[in-house]
Amino acid sequence: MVSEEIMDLVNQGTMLPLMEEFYTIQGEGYHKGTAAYFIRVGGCDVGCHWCDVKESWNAETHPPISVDAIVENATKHSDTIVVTGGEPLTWDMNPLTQGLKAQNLQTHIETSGAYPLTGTWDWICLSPKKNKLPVGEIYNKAHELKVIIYNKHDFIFAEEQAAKVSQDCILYLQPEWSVREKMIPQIVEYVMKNPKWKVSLQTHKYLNIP
Ligand SMILES: C[S@@+](CC[C@H](N)C(=O)[O-])C[C@H]1O[C@@H](n2cnc3c(N)ncnc32)[C@H](O)[C@@H]1O
Ligand SMILES: Nc1nc2[nH]cc(C(=O)O)c2c(=O)[nH]1
Ligand code: SF4
Ligand SMILES: [Mg+2]
Repeated sequence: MVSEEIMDLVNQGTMLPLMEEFYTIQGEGYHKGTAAYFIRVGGCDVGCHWCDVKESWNAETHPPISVDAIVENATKHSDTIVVTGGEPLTWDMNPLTQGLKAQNLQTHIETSGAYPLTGTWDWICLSPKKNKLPVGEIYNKAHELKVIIYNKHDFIFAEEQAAKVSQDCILYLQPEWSVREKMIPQIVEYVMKNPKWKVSLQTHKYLNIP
């Protein structure tokens, strides 16, 4: 049980339920191939049935840690910090990104956009989910849109979401991992017919790194 005092700090974003932190290579999207330090924050109620980090969902299983400690760790490893989860926008991301920016670090976020955008971000990867659509200004702010393709209908969903982002937003289709063999040929064909889209793969899984 976490005390009420600590819950208040979590609600202010000065403590966060940290699941894990690791230095790796960004596997997905525009920055794939770039070394980055990942901060995985617990807590998500979006409920994607194919989510590859379901252990992140229950915030209560991830003890709250002060953002000062998270920032101090991050500075030791990389200039590029990717904040992911869970759904990081479950929490107020302003204290964390203020701390990271004060250390001159590049702040990237991986988000479904299901909750209001908080924090100061150099790069926003928006990966919208049908069961809890993005809210508010994030469509205009996203640098990349990364739609997960699990079945044929997801191409229609991808186009609906692409209609909502800015002109310069880079568009990616990423196969859902468990059905990649079935969906990759369809994604390849779709991207060749609709070249505004690019393919994104979870390259870290092929490299056997976190
Ligand atoms: C685990 S999520 C955490 C961040 C945030 N909740 C979100 O969904 O964007 C990180 C990224 O992995 C993607 N992802 C999750 N499970 C996946 C799977 N089984 N196959 C492919 N991509 C997946 C998500 O769409 C998202 O882009
Ligand atoms: N290497 C690596 N790249 C990633 N890009 C997005 C990830 C995520 O889970 O948010 C992820 C991840 O878990 N590992
Ligand atoms: S929104 Fe992200 S963390 Fe949450 S269930 Fe979906 S893929 Fe997993
Ligand atoms: Mg991942």
